[in-house]
Amino acid sequence: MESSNTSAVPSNPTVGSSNNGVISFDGCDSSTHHLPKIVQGQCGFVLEDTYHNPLQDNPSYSVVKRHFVNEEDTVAQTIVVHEDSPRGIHFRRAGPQQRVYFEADEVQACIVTCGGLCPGLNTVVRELVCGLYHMYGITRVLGIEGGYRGFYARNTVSLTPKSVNDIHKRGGTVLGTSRGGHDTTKIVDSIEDRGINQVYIIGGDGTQRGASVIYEEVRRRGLKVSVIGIPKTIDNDIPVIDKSFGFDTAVEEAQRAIDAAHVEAMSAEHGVGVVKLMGRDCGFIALYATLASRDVDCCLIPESPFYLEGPGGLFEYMEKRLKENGHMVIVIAEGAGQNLLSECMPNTDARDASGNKLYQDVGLWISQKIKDHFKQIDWVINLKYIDPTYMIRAVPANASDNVYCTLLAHSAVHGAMAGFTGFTVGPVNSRHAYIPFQRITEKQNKVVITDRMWARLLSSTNQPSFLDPETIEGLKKEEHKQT
Ligand SMILES: Nc1ncnc2c1ncn2[C@@H]1O[C@H](COP(=O)(O)OP(=O)(O)O)[C@@H](O)[C@H]1O
Ligand SMILES: O=P(O)(O)OC[C@H]1O[C@](O)(COP(=O)(O)O)[C@@H](O)[C@@H]1O
Ligand SMILES: [Mg+2]
Repeated sequence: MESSNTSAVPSNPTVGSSNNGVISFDGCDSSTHHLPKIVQGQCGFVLEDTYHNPLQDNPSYSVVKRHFVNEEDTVAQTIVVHEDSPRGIHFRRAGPQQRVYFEADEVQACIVTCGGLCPGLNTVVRELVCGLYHMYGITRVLGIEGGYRGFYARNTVSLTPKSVNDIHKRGGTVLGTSRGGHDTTKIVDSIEDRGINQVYIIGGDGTQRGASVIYEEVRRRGLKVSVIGIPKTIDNDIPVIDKSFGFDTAVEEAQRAIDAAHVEAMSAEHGVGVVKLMGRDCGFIALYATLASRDVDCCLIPESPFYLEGPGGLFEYMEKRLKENGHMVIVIAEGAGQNLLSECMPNTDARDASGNKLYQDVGLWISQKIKDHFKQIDWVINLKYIDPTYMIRAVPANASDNVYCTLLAHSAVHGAMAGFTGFTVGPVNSRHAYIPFQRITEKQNKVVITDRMWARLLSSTNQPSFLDPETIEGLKKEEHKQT
């Protein structure tokens, strides 16, 4: 790739723009691909890929059939399309690029972890350090401690392949994490003062919004710094990517709690097991853990409203189920039924340091409601409430998440080395891609209850949908409009 511009700065790799001269996005056609390859992103940034990629001389990679991804390869966001529909949004394919922007000895990288814990954080840190070192010979990597505020309020730690060797076996993050404390000016001052030119930011939706603001400030100051987001979300609320690391581990751990609830419920007369799982605004963990377990009789998630009393309500279903089976298990996501809770509890509008709304404990609330109801109708029930949420978050990643973390970290390193910036890396339809921040931050991923997956769940638990036909029609129309 050539550049006509000598004052090179990293480019945004994947923005939906017709002026990048290489690939088309957002349905633009690709008729300009034969133009001179001056890579001009939407933001007017120019990539100058100055050096040859050392990966081609790396003995470990000598067997690889194709050393580099084709610069014109894209990953489609929507893969099932009607023949007449537009081409849709495409992202730049992640992977090693033929030419790189940085030479090894000029790189000063840093890594920060922000937001809530998630299994796999340490693996991503490890693989970033080892990937930078082993693939590109980069030895200067700093760990920023304690989340975003660590950029200006804490000392840094030096990370080497040796120091991170075993960390993937531990839960949590060796760097520490925090909520709040995002002071953009101080963060970018710190990046500038320390001579950092690659910033790897691991975190959830809030973190990616923070990363996007840092990227804007870096651009405004004209710094030659790559800002890369690595998506972390235990509850899978980040859009576009297939799923986040840690999600599989969380589902696996959630099943252990469901197993315990099932054993308790089965062993008692009219035993009821209630398990609360994470999922502030989306119920993916609850959905997948329920589907995987098959011991769950009812799964309640934020996306699907429910009610307790009257025909078609939860209590009616519970009575029927307890009569039939003698026991039952209910899984509830933390954000489910918050409308019902706010009816009977004062709405405090409490928020955490990052501005996320703090919800009341729906597990405790629903357990009490169930007990009250059965007392009223003179049924003896034995209810056990299990809240495994922090236990699920604190475990190390399982095998498949560990491998996934490695791919994510390596894709991030390849993108940064190529001089790309302002993107989050992640799998889109099973292919790793570079996704501009704004695509990740513009909306939240939710369980679509008009999709077949939710129907599968309803059919496996046999629970009521709690929806009347009119609401279902309305939801379908809404969904149709959005696609
Ligand atoms: N809109 C935003 N702009 C800048 N920083 C943000 C924004 N939202 C969140 N952050 C910062 O991102 C970090 C993590 O956010 P948080 O919501 O707690 O976790 P997560 O990234 O896991 O969703 C916090 O330090 C927070 O201050
Ligand atoms: O008590 P904390 O650490 O604020 O975390 C609680 C929250 O963290 C989460 O596990 C995940 O949130 P994030 O991934 O957005 O950080 C939520 O499900 C939960 O409400
Ligand atoms: Mg979040």
